[in-house]
Amino acid sequence: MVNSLLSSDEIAKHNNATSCWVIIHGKAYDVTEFLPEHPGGSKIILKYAGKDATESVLTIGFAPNFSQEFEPIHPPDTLDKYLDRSKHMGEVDMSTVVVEAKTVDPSESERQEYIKNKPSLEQCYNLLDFEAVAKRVMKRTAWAYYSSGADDEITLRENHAAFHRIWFRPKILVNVENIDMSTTMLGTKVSIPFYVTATALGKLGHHEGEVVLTKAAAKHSVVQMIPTLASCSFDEIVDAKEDTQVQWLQLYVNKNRAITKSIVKHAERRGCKALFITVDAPQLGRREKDMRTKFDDSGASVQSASEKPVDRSQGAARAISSFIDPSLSWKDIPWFRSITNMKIVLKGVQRVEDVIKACEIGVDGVVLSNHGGRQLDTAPSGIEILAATMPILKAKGLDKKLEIFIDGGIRRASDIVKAICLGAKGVGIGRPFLYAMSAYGLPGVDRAMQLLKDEMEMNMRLIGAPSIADLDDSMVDTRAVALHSTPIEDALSAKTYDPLVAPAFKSK
Ligand SMILES: Cc1cc2c(cc1C)[n+](S(=O)(=O)[O-])c1c(=O)[nH]c(=O)nc-1n2C[C@H](O)[C@H](O)[C@H](O)COP(=O)(O)O
Repeated sequence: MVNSLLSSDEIAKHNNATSCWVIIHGKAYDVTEFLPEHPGGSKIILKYAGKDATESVLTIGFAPNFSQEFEPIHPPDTLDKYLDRSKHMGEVDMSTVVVEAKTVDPSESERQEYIKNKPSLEQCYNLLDFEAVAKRVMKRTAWAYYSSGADDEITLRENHAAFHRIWFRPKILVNVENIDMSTTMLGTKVSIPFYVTATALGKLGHHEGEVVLTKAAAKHSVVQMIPTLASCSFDEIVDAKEDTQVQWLQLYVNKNRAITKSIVKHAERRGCKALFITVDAPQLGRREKDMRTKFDDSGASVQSASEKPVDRSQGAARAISSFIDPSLSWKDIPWFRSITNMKIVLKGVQRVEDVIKACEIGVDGVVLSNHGGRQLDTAPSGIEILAATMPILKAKGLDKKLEIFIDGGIRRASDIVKAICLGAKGVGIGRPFLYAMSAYGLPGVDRAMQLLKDEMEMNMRLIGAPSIADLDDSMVDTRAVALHSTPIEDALSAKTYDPLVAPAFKSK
């Protein structure tokens, strides 16, 4: 017997903490018992008690009329995975559901106008151009989440600035007719030594989320690192890959190790080749741009599972990360070796002593990283740690014991070349691909990766290195890299590329 459709009046009766139903994608769910367990707190759900939580009339830069509520934060299979079937109340007659008009942000009309007249893809000549367009195309909350760094954002700026304190020492009269920028990373052959690093909540920038990055990575034969906090489900991202494409898993370790074990085992079964354990985020940093925009969202108040109010100004980041285990320590690392045959890499190592410990404990690699400046402010850049680390590893005969990657602030292929010269196997790139995706979707990420390849070929030709193996530390001068200056703002990206200044980026 086909169940009759539920009317919105029926759903509306369940609009409180003692009986709370919500509509998601045309189905009704009884989430009453789930309220105290929701990592984002019960308030955000009660805001939609008895109503439709999927849609909103606000739009994002790329896909108009795309939901800004449920979907960016939750993979689509969330409810099917975590809510008992008895709480799935049935299909809703959506013709009876009235979509509430939301108060639109006053700058929304200006944003919509810019979206209509944004620069063409061909007008983007480098990664910072995508940042300038994304800044005006994205919803404020989405831009704030992607662009924010911790505290005064000194490390965020330093990640980019540190590369400008390293100068090349190019060779001449080397036959550079043929350039081969291919290499291997953790045993995988790649066309160029960069990978798409893990960045959470892909659907804040594009309605398809992380699968856009999957498709671009396939086209350019680069590796994608799948984030624990992806908007898409893990299986959606893996299903979107091509047969020969390689993916890695980025892991935030859960206090509940049984959950962590099942995630790791599932990733290995689905073909992931490496496990990147994030070790620089026992707590997520204070990202004030993100906090400010979250702060004025009435539904954003964040409660811990125990209903003990936490600092609500941590925004969504805290809400979706309360499961992370701050007690994770070196003694836990051998356990990971016992549960998986994937390569194991520590992501977020920030001093040479810990690189040496990583060699001793036997992991396969480290990422020298400060989480894109989103964690401890005034932590050093990955490139500076690399410049300090490699001479010490070489002196100890440890430089071949593991593969070293860096990430943070990489915006030019010349940054990639500097990292390889100093001994990195490859580099991770985050925000640039998020901005390219948010502004132009898959064509944007495709162009961003192609621009990096074009730059890389030119840089290798001009430095006198026909192959990756020809890049060595004699080709860079790092004497100034540790001389920090903290520019009040990053002139390069703030002035030259500011759409308000750069004519090319003024809407027509
Ligand atoms: C930009 C960005 C970075 C995030 C990120 C989300 C965004 C929007 N998130 S976060 O919400 O928790 O901070 C993650 C994450 O899920 N896990 C992780 O290991 N690194 C996370 N990172 C850090 C990322 O993996 C790189 O370390 C960083 O992005 C490199 O710097 P660039 O963005 O300058 O390339």
